[in-house]
Amino acid sequence: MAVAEREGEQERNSIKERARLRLRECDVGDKFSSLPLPKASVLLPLMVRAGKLHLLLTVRSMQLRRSPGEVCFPGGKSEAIDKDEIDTALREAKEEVGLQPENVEVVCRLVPGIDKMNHLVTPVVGFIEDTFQAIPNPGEVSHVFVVPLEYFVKPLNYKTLPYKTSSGYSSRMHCFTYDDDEHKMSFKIWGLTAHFALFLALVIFGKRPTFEVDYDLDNLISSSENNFMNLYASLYERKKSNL
Ligand SMILES: CCCCCCCCCCCCCC(=O)SCCNC(=O)CCNC(=O)[C@H](O)C(C)(C)COP(=O)(O)OP(=O)(O)OC[C@H]1O[C@@H](n2cnc3c(N)ncnc32)[C@H](O)[C@@H]1OP(=O)(O)O
Ligand SMILES: [Mg+2]
Repeated sequence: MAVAEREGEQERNSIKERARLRLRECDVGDKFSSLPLPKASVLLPLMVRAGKLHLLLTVRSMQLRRSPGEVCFPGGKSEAIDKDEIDTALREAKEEVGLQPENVEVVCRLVPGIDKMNHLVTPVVGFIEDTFQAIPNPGEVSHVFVVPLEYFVKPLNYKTLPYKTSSGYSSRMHCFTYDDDEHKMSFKIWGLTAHFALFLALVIFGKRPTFEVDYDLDNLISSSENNFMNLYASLYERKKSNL
């Protein structure tokens, strides 16, 4: 291996090692797995490119019934054959972008979210090779692109909107617009996908973003779990009030 190549490899490894340590502190394991909601998982695929962490995202096919054309992570609903949330994320990533499970180093599961259909959506974080060439399944995915993870704490084009779920939980909706030089395209990342990307960036960088967030940044883990539990509780408050 040439000297420059070896130095590049060492730099990549040290960036990954720092991120791994931070992520392991935030691993929720199976803490939320027994909640009685239908389940889905997404894979948050991290890679090191040009000395920086990047996140791989997809654009959903216009042919899909749900959320066509929206940016999301590879992922989908749990199936009976899946042993856990990690299995679901890896199976879906293989189906949607041709990522082989053996080429993913799974690091952790982060605090889940809840989507419009009241699925419990678990984000699974994993490292993939920077050389990965996605093979989008055209029925489900129209584009695959990567964004520097730092963009989610220091965006150039960002707005926030007040957001209230149908169960009455109030939060803010983050909307990032990313101009991708590689594809000469502009992508809008918002909603649940933006929520997960932002949380991942907060965990890994541990610094204050350039905009307001609904977390206590000095107690990131407990405040993210509290936010989730409040959202989850709102579903039941609503059920009770409908009785
Ligand atoms: C924690 C506290 C705060 C949290 C909230 C803060 C605010 C956040 C704001 C929250 C705002 C919330 C609102 C927003 O975020 S809206 C904002 C923007 N959108 C998003 O963020 C996307 C969020 N959604 C997702 O990530 C996914 O929908 C999830 C992961 C939830 C489900 O996964 P997914 O939907 O990907 O499921 P799937 O992959 O199993 O299946 C998809 C479909 O594909 C069909 N299919 C399968 N194979 C093929 C094939 N070969 N050829 C053709 N079709 C094929 C299959 O039958 C299925 O069809 P159907 O059954 O759907 O019709
Ligand atoms: Mg999917």
